[in-house]
Amino acid sequence: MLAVKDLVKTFPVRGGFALSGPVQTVKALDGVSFDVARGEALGLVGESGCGKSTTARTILRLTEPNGGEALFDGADLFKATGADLRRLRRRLQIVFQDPYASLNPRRRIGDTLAEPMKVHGIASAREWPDRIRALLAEVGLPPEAVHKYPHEFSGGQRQRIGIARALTVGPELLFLDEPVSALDVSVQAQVLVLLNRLRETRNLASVFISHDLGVVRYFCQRVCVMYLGRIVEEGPAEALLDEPLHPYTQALRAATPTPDPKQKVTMARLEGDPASPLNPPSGCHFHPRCPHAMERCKAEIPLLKQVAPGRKVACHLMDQR
Ligand SMILES: Nc1ncnc2c1ncn2[C@@H]1O[C@H](COP(=O)(O)OP(=O)(O)OP(=O)(O)O)[C@@H](O)[C@H]1O
Repeated sequence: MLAVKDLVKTFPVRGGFALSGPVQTVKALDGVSFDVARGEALGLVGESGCGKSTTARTILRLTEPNGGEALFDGADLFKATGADLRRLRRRLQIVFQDPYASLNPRRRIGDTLAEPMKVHGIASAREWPDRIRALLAEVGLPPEAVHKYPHEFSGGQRQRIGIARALTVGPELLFLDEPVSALDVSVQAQVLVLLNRLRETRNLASVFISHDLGVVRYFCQRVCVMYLGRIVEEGPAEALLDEPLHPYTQALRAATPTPDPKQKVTMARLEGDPASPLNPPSGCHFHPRCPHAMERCKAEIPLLKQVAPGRKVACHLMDQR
């Protein structure tokens, strides 16, 4: 349903004292490619700053790409303009990590949920109250919620409102940008159960951005691992997280204290910080931190290649297997 190819996004940044230095370029995305099937949940993982949010924001055209292609059901998201773009935007929505920051504190929930329907011309104003009540029920909130303001809800309830808002326009794919990271563990589980149910009942596809590998393993069928703007490994969630092939994925996974799947699996603290995206290492970006780095890794960018059915890895070590 979504086919992303060679996505490139750069940001001009000004450095130095009082930001008066020369303008440099951050290559936030450096040739990112992946597909998402209808109803599928694809996990996007990697350390802070590797480009996960920028991937979502660029595909949604919240920020303009510098190169690449994103086809949604065959329609080119990057070439669409005007009414075509508006129609496509209805089909892809985003849920943010912090619903409090993305909900207008001075607006009642009913108005917040009516707004997207107004913008996209969905149904008539007379039908909105019924639709809103149905949406609230679908995400597990009482009908009285329409009269309340965001501060009157708990974090988990606010995230349910964020999800309901994304659903108002009947999307087919959701970008879930760390949707449960700000919530307590017990609340996280409830929101994940809700998201899973929506995936089944609405056949909703999603791109699930997360730091928590345990949550990704629970929610996603497939996973892409990103490092400094590139995808370094892709595969079925369980296989990739149980038997990671890329040294970077292995390092992320190394934090797993026991093989118990109920254990919370977070990312290992890797040796050193990721290199600056302003001045990324040559060849394989990961080579300065990689325990297996060879001369070739400094010079040659490894391509993301299929190494087993459904599994792709961008690592020169794969050629030696
Ligand atoms: N508006 C911007 N201007 C300049 N640089 C930006 C901008 N947005 C993102 N970047 C840079 O692009 C890179 C990728 O950032 P992005 O937020 O996509 O990473 P991320 O993997 O989502 O990180 P996190 O997990 O912390 O949200 C980072 O180096 C970031 O500093």
